[in-house]
Amino acid sequence: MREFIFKANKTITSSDINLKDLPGSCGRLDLLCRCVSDAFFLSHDIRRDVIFYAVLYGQPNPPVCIKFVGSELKKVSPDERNIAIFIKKALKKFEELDEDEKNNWILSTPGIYVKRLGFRDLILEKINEGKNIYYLHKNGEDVENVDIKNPVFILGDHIGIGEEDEKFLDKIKAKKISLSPLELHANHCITIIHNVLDRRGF
Ligand SMILES: C[S@@+](CC[C@H](N)C(=O)[O-])C[C@H]1O[C@@H](n2cnc3c(N)ncnc32)[C@H](O)[C@@H]1O
Repeated sequence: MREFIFKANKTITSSDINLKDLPGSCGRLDLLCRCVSDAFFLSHDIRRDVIFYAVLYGQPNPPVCIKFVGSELKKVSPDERNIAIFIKKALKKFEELDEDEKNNWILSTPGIYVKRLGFRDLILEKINEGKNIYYLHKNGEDVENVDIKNPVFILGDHIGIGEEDEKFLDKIKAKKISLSPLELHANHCITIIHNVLDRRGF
């Protein structure tokens, strides 16, 4: 299983999504949609062994965590607009829940769940499940030299993950790994990680 946690610092947390303006009024929702696309979609197939979490910290109601489960996804297609429609549905579902219900994973559409869950709490849950945490960062150790087992990969958006969450990842001894000497887009990092693991027969 390959798991990803993406911190979306500014992405909107209401269903008031303007599908014609994903980057602006939706707080870089375009970037999140590209990450989902690159996490799951092959040419004419889908990666069933992937779970992708997006933790949204934009206004008006943060944090909201959306979970995408590859083995359950149906009717989602790789284009940004289509993925944004599914995210809009998940946020709409979330708005309709009472506060107690929000603390459980609630199914929105096949393979897409939503819950009130912050970035650090999600990572702690993953550690409790026995996962290893790998923080993707330009200044980490070259991925070619890193043994990867039972992974959860952490990624930031255009802003990164922020100083406090970097300190948290240091504290829990997340392994920092680099994919390139250059600063890459988060969705490109996902593609590279898939390629590294595919070539290792992971
Ligand atoms: C556009 S970058 C973020 C840039 C942001 N200004 C910062 O300082 O973190 C988006 C995310 O991609 C990942 N990333 C970017 N370049 C990388 C690299 N060379 N190796 C590994 N991960 C990288 C990091 O997780 C980063 O938070």
